[in-house]
Amino acid sequence: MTRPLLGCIADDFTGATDLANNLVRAGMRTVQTIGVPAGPLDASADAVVVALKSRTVPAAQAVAQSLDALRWLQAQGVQQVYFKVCSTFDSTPAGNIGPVTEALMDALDAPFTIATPAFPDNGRTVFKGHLFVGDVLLSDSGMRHHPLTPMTDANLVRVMQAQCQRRVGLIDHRTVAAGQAAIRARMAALQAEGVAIAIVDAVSNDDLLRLAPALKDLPVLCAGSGVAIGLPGNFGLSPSAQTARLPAPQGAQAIVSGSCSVATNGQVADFIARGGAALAIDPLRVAAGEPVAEAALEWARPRLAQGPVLVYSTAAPEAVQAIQAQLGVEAAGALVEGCIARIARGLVDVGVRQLVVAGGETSGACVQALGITQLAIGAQIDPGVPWCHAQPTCAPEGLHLTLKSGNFGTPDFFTKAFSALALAVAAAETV
Ligand SMILES: Nc1ncnc2c1ncn2[C@@H]1O[C@H](COP(=O)(O)OP(=O)(O)O)[C@@H](O)[C@H]1O
Ligand SMILES: O=C(O)[C@@H](O)C(=O)COP(=O)(O)O
Repeated sequence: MTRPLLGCIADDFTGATDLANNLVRAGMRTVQTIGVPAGPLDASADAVVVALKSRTVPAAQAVAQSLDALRWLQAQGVQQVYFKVCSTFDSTPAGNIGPVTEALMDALDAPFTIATPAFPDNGRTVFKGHLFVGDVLLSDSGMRHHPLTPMTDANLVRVMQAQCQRRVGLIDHRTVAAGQAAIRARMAALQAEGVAIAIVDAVSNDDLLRLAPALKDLPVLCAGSGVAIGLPGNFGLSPSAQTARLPAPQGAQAIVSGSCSVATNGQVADFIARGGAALAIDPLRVAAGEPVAEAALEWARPRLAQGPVLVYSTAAPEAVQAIQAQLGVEAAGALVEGCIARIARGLVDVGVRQLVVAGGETSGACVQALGITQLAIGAQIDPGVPWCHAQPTCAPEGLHLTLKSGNFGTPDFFTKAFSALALAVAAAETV
């Protein structure tokens, strides 16, 4: 059994599969665990990603969960730790990116680290410390309306500093463009000035590939999934077609969506416009104690033979705000997550074996309701979104699952995901 070289802690479940996907594509055999496993890793892997649901819990809980994950990763013998955060830096002034990063630095005795959410393949670029989402600043993007972590400041040095005790600085694009030696020199200079955490500019994959070798000796990194594209090389690994093989798909197809992002709203509209079978769930009826999940399952069951069904709470910002005003932000989130998770479980119980889940928090709730403990990572559908495979007790013969980050995927994602799975598995069989 190969021991993992890179140990990753992801603050949500979609983020974990996003990171695992980039590691696999860059050549690392990667296993994703749901939460911290009770025993040692029972698979050979170059990297292991521990998926937590810690992005929006109170900071002290996020720190405790992350340190628990760290202890388990250390017991597996990992050489470097990667704290995976969102490419839109989802957090609040209370955390959790800063507190968790600093707790990991303390635990690993790390005097210095970097933090960068850059993921150019998905339009996340960092320039002069400012995060862009596509062509606009983070603060002008749909993230300003996020139900749980509205992002209203694009200056990441300022955002990170507000969450940290240590001083935060910047490694800017000129330094990154100058390559490994310049980046290492800048890291040393920042440290000499008393800076312990540096936001790093990156506007292209070339920037990330130049950055990676300079990170080789850091005990812990804080990043979106983009930084992962250059890390396998630090361990002498390179891409291989064998790292992303999954079993052939079977069973019925379904999508559940609790993401309210601009991208997901577009994907729901596209699926409906193509004539897909779709059912909206009303959070107020959930709050009133009506049997919303049971009704959704009754609606879905006879339709599953005809093609994928979609059950969604996805709504536009004004509708989400109206629900939150009545129920409270956290209560609304938890109620809707719980309802969608029951629906996901019910769908699998009646034969769904290819399941798309949209939304990070939503994915966390669904994966927990399905009793999934470990995921194998397969081919990418869109940047940051791979198909995965699990064998939970409720589907012992296997379940294909994709956890779509709210912000990721093309408008036709809910349709093309299923054809992409069939194609990827067929292509892998011919390799
Ligand atoms: N119609 C709605 N009204 C209020 N909250 C909602 C609604 N639909 C979903 N939510 C909540 O919004 C949050 C969306 O977060 P998440 O699932 O992480 O999506 P994303 O990946 O887009 O961030 C969840 O807590 C979910 O339960
Ligand atoms: O880095 C990213 O953007 C994603 O991997 C991610 O973390 C997804 O989070 P959600 O948008 O909450 O799904």
